[in-house]
Amino acid sequence: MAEPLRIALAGLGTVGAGVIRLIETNAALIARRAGRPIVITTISARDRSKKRGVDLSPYAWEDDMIVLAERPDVDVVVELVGGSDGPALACARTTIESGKAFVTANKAMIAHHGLELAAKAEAAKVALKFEAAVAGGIPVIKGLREGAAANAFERVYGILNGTCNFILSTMEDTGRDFADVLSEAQARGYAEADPTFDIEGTDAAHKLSILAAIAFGAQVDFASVDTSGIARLRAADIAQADSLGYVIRLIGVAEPDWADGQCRLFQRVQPHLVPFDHPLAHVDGATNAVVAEGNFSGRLLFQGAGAGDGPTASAVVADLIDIARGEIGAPFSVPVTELEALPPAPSGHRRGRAYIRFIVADRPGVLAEITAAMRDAGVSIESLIQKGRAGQDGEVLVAMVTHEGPESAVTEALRLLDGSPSLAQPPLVMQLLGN
Ligand SMILES: NC(=O)C1=CN([C@@H]2O[C@H](COP(=O)(O)OP(=O)(O)OC[C@H]3O[C@@H](n4cnc5c(N)ncnc54)[C@H](O)[C@@H]3O)[C@@H](O)[C@H]2O)C=CC1
Ligand SMILES: N[C@@H](CC=O)C(=O)O
Ligand code: NA
Repeated sequence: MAEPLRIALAGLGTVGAGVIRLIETNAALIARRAGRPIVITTISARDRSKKRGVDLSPYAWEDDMIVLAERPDVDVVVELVGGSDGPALACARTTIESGKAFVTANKAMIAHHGLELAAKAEAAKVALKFEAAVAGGIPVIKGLREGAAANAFERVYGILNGTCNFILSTMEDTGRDFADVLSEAQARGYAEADPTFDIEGTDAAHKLSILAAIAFGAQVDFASVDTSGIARLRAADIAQADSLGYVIRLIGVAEPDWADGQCRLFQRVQPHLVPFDHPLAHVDGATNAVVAEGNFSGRLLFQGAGAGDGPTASAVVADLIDIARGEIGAPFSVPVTELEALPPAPSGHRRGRAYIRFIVADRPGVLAEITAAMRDAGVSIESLIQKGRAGQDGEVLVAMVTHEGPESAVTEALRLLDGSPSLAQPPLVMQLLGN
């Protein structure tokens, strides 16, 4: 059998420990499939003495992950530290500049610096791989780059954050409160080191921008993802959605927009109302699901565990197997110089149905004020619910679902209501996911 592929591992947290376990457990089958053994030689983390549930004694230790990246007895560096900049980025640059392959699960870094790193990797003719960075264990990057590579994609969308999906589906099933379920997601190893990245939608936006680049041959444009998270959702929204026949899921959507004869890229992460009969409505827990609509394949659905040690390790090691087989390829499917710089598409001329929730003062005339703004802006209301008190200072929750119409009309209605003393807080808008 050929020479082993020698791995250095930086970061020994949830995913790093998972990678060690996987490589140890499946060593023989990995060697058969890769054509040569994949062996970890060197490791690095912040705290050498921390208990991680894996035996670290077989591996050489480096305190500094830059020194790790420069070691001559290493073929591939696997970065599982996290953070868009700082040591992870320095490690990536050093690894590639040293002529070694680089594998990472770090979507924040790829969303911010993926183009620079890919350009460096292409120039150095080394592999840069990040399957674990998007939708954890689901081979969605491979799916788009390889299995569905013959298609022009019309849209990609899906559930890209396991923590949010775990929170939403658990709240829906058990009625437990947000903070309690978030703590459980953290304890299970799903959440980012800073969980605001999860609940504010940033993590899903990182992943969406990477996915969009691969699907549409565009430069990664994280800054243009219109992002909102789940922090403002209340249990009452979940109950209202349920009574209307929907569940709430944080969905990322990316599609080319040809509105004015020019191609722009629309990218949005937002909680959506998903009808009970849509496949994404049945995606629970930390599961992720990505729908890719190819012009010849039709609708493809990739579903599986989006977070956690085992599934994420599975994606990391799949990248290592590719490298052991000698596959380099362009990290974003086409060379960086050929990725298009697509301008961001505004949401204004999009059409759809929306759920709009107001928390209003409990006094006469408020409902009339809201419906007048809707009328004046041309928003047609399909259903309106004012159900009980929100439980805080005499405030009431008013929720409505609109008929299909331009999103710009909803924006205009909310502008008309902006600053109204009747509104106890800014309205919450969620799109309804079409079939
Ligand atoms: N946890 C999950 O389910 C998933 C995580 N990811 C990504 O994988 C990466 C790692 O995530 P987790 O394992 O969850 O994080 P973690 O917080 O459990 O582990 C991070 C590790 O990095 C080490 N570290 C931190 N600073 C360091 C430094 N300067 N030098 C060397 N080591 C350092 C820590 O000691 C720790 O061992 C992140 O980029 C995350 O976004 C991706 C997909 C799923
Ligand atoms: N924090 C992320 C981990 C995987 O990418 C998530 O919850 O999805
Ligand atoms: Na993946």
